[in-house]
Amino acid sequence: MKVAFIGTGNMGGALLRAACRSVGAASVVACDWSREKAEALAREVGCQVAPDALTAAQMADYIFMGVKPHLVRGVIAQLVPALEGKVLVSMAAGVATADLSAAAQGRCPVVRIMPNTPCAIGKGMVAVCAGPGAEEEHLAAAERILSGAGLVRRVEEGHMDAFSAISGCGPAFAYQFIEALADGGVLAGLPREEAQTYAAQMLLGSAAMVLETGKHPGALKDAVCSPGGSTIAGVAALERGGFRAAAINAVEAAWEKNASLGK
Ligand SMILES: NC(=O)C1=CN([C@@H]2O[C@H](COP(=O)(O)OP(=O)(O)OC[C@H]3O[C@@H](n4cnc5c(N)ncnc54)[C@H](OP(=O)(O)O)[C@@H]3O)[C@@H](O)[C@H]2O)C=CC1
Ligand SMILES: O=C(O)[C@@H]1CCC=N1
Repeated sequence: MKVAFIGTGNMGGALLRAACRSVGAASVVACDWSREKAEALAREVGCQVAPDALTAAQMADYIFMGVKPHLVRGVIAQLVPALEGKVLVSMAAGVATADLSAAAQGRCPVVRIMPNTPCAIGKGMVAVCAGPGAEEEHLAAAERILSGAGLVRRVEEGHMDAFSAISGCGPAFAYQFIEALADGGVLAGLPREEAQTYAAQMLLGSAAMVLETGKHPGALKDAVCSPGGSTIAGVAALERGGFRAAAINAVEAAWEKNASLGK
């Protein structure tokens, strides 16, 4: 099975790295508008490079679209002569499978996914949803290609924009939190790099506790807060700063924006 990535920027490049781990670099083709970008990636991972999108599509069985949402339909339209017998996989935020399929003139099954940048190191989260023509075998093959990316879940299309807000956009929110915690550490006299490591490892461990214990985050939070102690002082400060409202608002804003990106 050959897999092509058309658009190997931040997200397409991250998923291409993951696919090289899952199916082997010899089965992977990179294609980008800026050829140097695809060639640099190919030198790093050992995959092939296609000179243009149509050639990439002709070379592959599974065609992953990594271009921006406002471009994806136009690029798919250029691939129509090569789509018979292939499967199209789009990572474009907010673009519905019906629109992707229409751009492909119904020539092939369509799968929509939503990855995140931690997929580059195998610690990502990916949603997969079936579009027109996609059968179980196509979804299973897409999941096999994505298995080197991290946790893969099937999500119904009506939930894709909300999923994207938490998981696709969320890494940026998490990095903001890590950066802010490190700023606090620097304020308290820690070297920047040390403070950043402490913050990132703390977040990694806390996330693993949620996933591995299955406990409610509120209960895990309570277990850190000693009565009259330092943690509850910090928790109260976060509440005074509107921390939880800010997080909810961030997801809501990203959800609404995702829905509009595909229009
Ligand atoms: N970034 C993220 O965290 C996530 C992004 N996504 C989705 O991934 C997609 C890509 O986003 P992102 O990686 O951030 O964007 P980038 O701009 O980093 O990457 C897009 C790449 O596609 C290239 N490109 C544009 N047109 C073509 C074409 N016709 N043929 C080949 N290559 C082309 C661009 O080249 P050039 O720069 O020269 O124009 C660029 O290198 C979007 O649809 C986005 O919604 C989904 C989840 C998370
Ligand atoms: O910011 C964006 O539009 C994309 C969608 C999900 C993550 N990044």
